[in-house]
Amino acid sequence: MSGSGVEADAAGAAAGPSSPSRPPAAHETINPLGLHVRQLPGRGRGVFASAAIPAGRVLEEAPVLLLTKEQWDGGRMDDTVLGEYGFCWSNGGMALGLGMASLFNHSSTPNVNFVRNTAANTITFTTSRAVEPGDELCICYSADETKLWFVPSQGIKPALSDDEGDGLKRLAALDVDDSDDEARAERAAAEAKAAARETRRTLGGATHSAKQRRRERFKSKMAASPTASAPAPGDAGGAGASHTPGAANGTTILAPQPLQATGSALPALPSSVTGSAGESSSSSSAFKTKSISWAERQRRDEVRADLPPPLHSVAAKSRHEHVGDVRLTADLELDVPEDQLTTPLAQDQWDLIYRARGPIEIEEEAEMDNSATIPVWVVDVPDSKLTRHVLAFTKDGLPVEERMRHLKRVRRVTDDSGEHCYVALAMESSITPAALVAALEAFSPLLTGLEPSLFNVPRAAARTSEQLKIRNKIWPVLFSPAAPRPLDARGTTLGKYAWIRAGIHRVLADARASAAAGDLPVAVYCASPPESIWPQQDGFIPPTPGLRAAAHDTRVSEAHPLRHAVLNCIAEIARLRTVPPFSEMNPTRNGADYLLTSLSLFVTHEPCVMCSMALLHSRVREVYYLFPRKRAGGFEGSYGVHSRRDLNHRFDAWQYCGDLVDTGDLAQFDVPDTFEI
Ligand SMILES: C[S@@+](CC[C@H](N)C(=O)[O-])C[C@H]1O[C@@H](n2cnc3c(N)ncnc32)[C@H](O)[C@@H]1O
Repeated sequence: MSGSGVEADAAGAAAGPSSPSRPPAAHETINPLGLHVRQLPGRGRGVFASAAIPAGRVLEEAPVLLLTKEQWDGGRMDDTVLGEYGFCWSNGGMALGLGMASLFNHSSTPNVNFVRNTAANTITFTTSRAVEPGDELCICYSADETKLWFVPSQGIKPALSDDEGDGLKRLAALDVDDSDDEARAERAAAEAKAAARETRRTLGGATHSAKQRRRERFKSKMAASPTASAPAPGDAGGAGASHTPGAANGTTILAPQPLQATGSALPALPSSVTGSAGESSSSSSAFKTKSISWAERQRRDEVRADLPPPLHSVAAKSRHEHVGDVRLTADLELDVPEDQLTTPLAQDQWDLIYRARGPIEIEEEAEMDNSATIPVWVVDVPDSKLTRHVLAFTKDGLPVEERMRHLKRVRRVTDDSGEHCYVALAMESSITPAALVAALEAFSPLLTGLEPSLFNVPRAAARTSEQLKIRNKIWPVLFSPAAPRPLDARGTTLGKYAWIRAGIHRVLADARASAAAGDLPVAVYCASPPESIWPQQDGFIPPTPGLRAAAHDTRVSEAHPLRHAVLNCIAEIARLRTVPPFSEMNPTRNGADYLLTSLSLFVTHEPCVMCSMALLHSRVREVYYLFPRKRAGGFEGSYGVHSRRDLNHRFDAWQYCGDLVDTGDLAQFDVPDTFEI
């Protein structure tokens, strides 16, 4: 049978590019349904119909050769040509299809379905629609073509002759030219072989095995990459990060490149020379992230089926079209009895979550210390009638001093020598005493002769009445009471904690699936908290009921440096808000209808600064994460994006410190520090 295939190859090659798919000679028909193997440029061999075939016809019940996962991985099959032919099988094993099974090419609009029968160890191929004579029979390797390891080419249907529709008659007629075809085929094959030899010679490697050729291509591609030899740490998210080593799963990430660049390092080899192995020259596709086999891709696709579709995948797009039929990710399940949902968490459980503090809070903590003071220039105003002139000077004669906003300007003290009126003018660091004296004189001759002196005043306003008493004794300050914001879970109910715990377990499960599908183990879940645990305090904006989305990091599978899990999730929420029922819900309040308004977000790893900013911009309500990212995290790292005074939204970010059940070794979620999450 392989003889038929080879013979057909040569004939196909002879036809040349102008006639890429010469209709087959009758003797090429190798099974009762008139299927035959032909060769197309850029696709290798493919299976073609010689006659019309109705939909639902079983084309082949192909037996398979099974290899266990250990045999496949241990034998490094992915590094061989077999890597392009394996079918994913049960228990992580792989199957090599016999007969035509391995020769069906890929199409995103396949005309053949295949079903694996793991009991009988066969694969059944069935036409999914009616097929005409001369049509190529294709299966779909993956709905998301960005996950293919080659750039799919368009199938070409050969021009049909007058007796179109009568495949056998046409084949009989064409058979007349067959000997010419074969002669041409031999010549073309010889020329092509010579071209291939020359190509390999100029590349400096007279290698003959498909495996070696593939490695050479990969090496030369990496050598051509500007960042290949010196990857910039932490650059994975950058546009120039075309190669970042050390991904958790060892996958090399390539930034997307234009299609035209595909294989440009090598002159194109005629397909008749490269044969099926040579066809893997398409595996130098800019979109290929690693020499991952078809089989491995299939395995990952199967895992991925449980994950939310990548943002730009075909699945995501098709979901987008079914606007009236929006599919939501599963809700979280709480393992707390209904009547205990509002029970406060016991004190010995307060440390189950821990609030990430940004620079503001760290500063506020310092402000709690009553002995914290700052030095300011003050003047002792000898005549009370002058006080209003000095105050006018502080208002109009000096720049605004942000760091003194918490101070009252005047301090009156009565002591043995009578009443003194001190006025605070400026921070010590802002102006020299000589300049201050000159400015006072210039402002008004009445202020000539006032002598500034340094005074240590409280550093911040009073938050409590006790603080106010103590600080006022030093210098009068403003009173700006603030509800103490706990650093731990005090005030949290059993229901809310159960929800947080379920959210963290959910993202861990999704992250595991993401890793198994070849992506980074990073996942996000975003939802409105259940009504039973809505906070009671004023100012709470009721969530959009039922709105929820999940996403995982897809920068590997989508070969896109910006497909971080958080960004993917924000995009999915944005999409959901545009489709019913969410598009028909009222804006939340006061027009505050930002994307994540009132929503909580769970994420496995502390997000990077970019994602933290995106969350801030989206007005997320709160974020829970498990793994802090001290170096590059947007919260606990030095940025404190979630709680800055200079940004226009603040949200709480909590690290989950509670128990983990059935999550396995946490090392599986390790992501090297060089990655921004
Ligand atoms: C299972 S094999 C299919 C048979 C293969 N064409 C052959 O000659 O042996 C998978 C390989 O076929 C090629 N292939 C399949 N579908 C293709 C398509 N639509 N466009 C280009 N190449 C394709 C790729 O090189 C891929 O690695």
